[in-house]
Amino acid sequence: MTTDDAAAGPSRRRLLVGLGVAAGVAVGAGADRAAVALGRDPAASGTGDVVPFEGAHQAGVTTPVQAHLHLAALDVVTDRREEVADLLDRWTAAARALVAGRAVGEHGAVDGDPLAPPEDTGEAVGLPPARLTLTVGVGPSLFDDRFGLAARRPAALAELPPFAGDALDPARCGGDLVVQACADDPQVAVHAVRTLVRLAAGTAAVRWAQLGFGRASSTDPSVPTPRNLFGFKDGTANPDGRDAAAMAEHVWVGEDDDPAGAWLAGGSYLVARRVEMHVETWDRSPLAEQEQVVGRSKGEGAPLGLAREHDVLDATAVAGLPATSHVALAHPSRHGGAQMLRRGYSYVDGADGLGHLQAGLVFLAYQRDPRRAFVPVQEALSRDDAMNEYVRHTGSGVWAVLPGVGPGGRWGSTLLG
Ligand SMILES: C=CC1=C(C)c2cc3[nH]c(cc4nc(cc5[nH]c(cc1n2)c(C)c5CCC(=O)O)C(CCC(=O)O)=C4C)c(C)c3C=C
Ligand SMILES: [Fe+2]
Repeated sequence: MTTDDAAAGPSRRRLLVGLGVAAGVAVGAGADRAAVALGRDPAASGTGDVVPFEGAHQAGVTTPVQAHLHLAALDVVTDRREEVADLLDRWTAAARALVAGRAVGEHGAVDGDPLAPPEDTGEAVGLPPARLTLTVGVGPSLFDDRFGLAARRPAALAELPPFAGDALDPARCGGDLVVQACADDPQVAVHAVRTLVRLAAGTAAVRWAQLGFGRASSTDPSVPTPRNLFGFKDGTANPDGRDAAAMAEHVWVGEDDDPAGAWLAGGSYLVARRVEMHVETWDRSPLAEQEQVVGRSKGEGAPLGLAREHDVLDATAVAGLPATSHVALAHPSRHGGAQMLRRGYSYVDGADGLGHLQAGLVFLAYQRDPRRAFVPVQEALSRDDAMNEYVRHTGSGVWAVLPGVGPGGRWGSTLLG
């Protein structure tokens, strides 16, 4: 937390209550009482499922991956910078309540004025905190000429270049702001995003959103690696989210990374890609071919030619893999040692009307600099990956993930004052 945070916190919070009430959605200390009245006593469900909100870094990056995702990208609809700052104040206050399993508002879902809309939408009443994390970022588009922020855009926060084979739908790309909600209960994640979207009314509106399930990646090698919708273990070679030195090297933005982006120290960059997986075609390919495409065995998840999942895939072992296999092309030895922390989820969005499931991966990766991690890896994959026969990138975004907040701190204070 900066000294500015501490100084500005209390007055911002006073402002918050006023703004929240004006918007019909009050947030603040009263939320505790509402929660107790509604039977959502976080203590009753144990503290083990509350992920601390405060810290040098935002939660939801190295946090062990929860079971469900609701990702929402929003566009700012005001041209007043102070309204964006106020929105981030409201979101911070609401997030403190939500991750603790409390309702938002003085009176929550059912104890308010019967003639006014309830302050809390109510669908999380009675549900535990479910390890909810809310992680917020700002996109390159926020640094255009609307808010006087152009000089503060770090060079690494640039729109992603086009990649071979991209089939991007503009309606699933970009966004001035992003909210990643992850929780072990899907309804808790959905309630959290819905609440932040309500609080944004008049300031920001949802541009696109995506649900995900099934932890298609792990940030903790001590737990069994989950499988993606191709049936392969995914996340094996992720850096260990518990390894502070590795995170400092590959995930967190450093104080000296970019003078224009000094406000981002302790933050990160999130790249999201919505990747269709053509599971019907995949399911018709022989096991050996699937393994050649990935470069790992399907059962154990070991690199081809090695025996165990966590056997070290160094540059020598990479040389023994099919040159067009996914892991050979993505391996850090081919990209100057650059790594990213993948934290993706599977999705199934119904059917395409032609007899196919609309299934895929919400690829999410956190990194210190996308120009050294995601971009070169995706350039190599988009050109040569044997997996391209089975996947199609339809959505995309990149955001600077704000630094964490301390007691009384608020999201975005280092950027927006
Ligand atoms: C540009 C980055 C990447 C995209 C996009 C991507 C999509 C994607 N990946 C899988 C499945 C697997 N990926 C695996 C490893 C892996 N993938 C990337 C990067 C991207 N993947 C990296 C950096 C790595 C690690 C490479 C290494 O160091 O060995 C694996 C193997 C298991 C593992 O290590 O996680 C699988 C399986 C799919 C299905 C997909 C798009 C739909
Ligand atoms: Fe991958």
